[in-house]
Amino acid sequence: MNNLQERIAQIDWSHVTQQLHDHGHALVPQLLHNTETSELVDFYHQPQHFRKKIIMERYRFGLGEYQYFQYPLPAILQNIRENVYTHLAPVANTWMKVLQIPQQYPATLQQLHEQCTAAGQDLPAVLILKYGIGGHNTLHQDLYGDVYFPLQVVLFLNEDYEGGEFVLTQQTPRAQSKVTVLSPRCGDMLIFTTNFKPVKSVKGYYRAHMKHGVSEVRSGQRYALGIIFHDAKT
Ligand SMILES: O=C(O)CCC(=O)C(=O)O
Ligand SMILES: [Fe+2]
Repeated sequence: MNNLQERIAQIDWSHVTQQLHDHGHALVPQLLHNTETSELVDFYHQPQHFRKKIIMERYRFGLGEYQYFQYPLPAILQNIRENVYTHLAPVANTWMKVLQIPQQYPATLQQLHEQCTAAGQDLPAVLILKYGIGGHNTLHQDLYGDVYFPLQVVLFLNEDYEGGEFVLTQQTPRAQSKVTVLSPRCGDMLIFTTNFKPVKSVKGYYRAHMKHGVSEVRSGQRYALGIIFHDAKT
C-alpha cells in the first residue's frame, strides 16, 4: 500500500503534464500490480462497497453495467484519488489560466470536496465498469454538477478480452473530430480530460472539446475502474 503511494510519487509527472498539455491524455503504464488489480475486480462482487448500480442500456449509455462506490472508499482507492489529484491540480490550473476561465483548483482533494459539498455534491464518482461480449460505452463526458475537475482517471483491471479499446475524440471548431484509440494493459492508469483541453492557435488558446468511450468487446469480459475527482449530486 505505502508502496503504491511511492509508485505514484515516482511517476514522471513532468512527462505526464507535457502529454496532457499536448494530447489531453497520458498513459502511465503498469502502476498497479496484479494483486491490486484482482483485489479491485473482486470488489465488484462485494455489494457493501457500492451505493448505486447502473445498467447502461437502460439509459442508452451503451451495453454493460457499473457500480458507484460509497464512502468510505477502500483505502487503495482513497490513496490513488488523493495522491494523483495533487499532481493534476497544477495542470488543471494552467488550463484554466491559458483559457482565461476564472477558475482555479485547490491543492488538495479534501479542499475540492469542500467546494463540492457546498454545491450539494457529496457522493463519490468512483466506479467499476464491467462489460461482456458486445459491451461498449458510448462517447460521453463525466460532469456531475456545477463543480467539476477537468481531468479524470481510468485504471485497467484486466486484459483477457478482445476489442474494448478506449476511445477519445477531440473536436476542433469548424472541423471533424480526431480520434485516439488505446489498448491499455492490465495495471495501466490513463489520465484524460473530462471535457476539454486547451489548444494554441495564432489568436491564443481555444477549447477543444473531448469525449471518451469504449469500443465493442468482441470476446471475454472487460473490467475498468473510473476515478472522477469531483463528487456527484446523485
Ligand atoms: O470502461 C472504460 O474504460 C471507460 C470508463 C469510463 O467511461 C469512465 O471511467 O469514465
Ligand atoms: Fe466515462
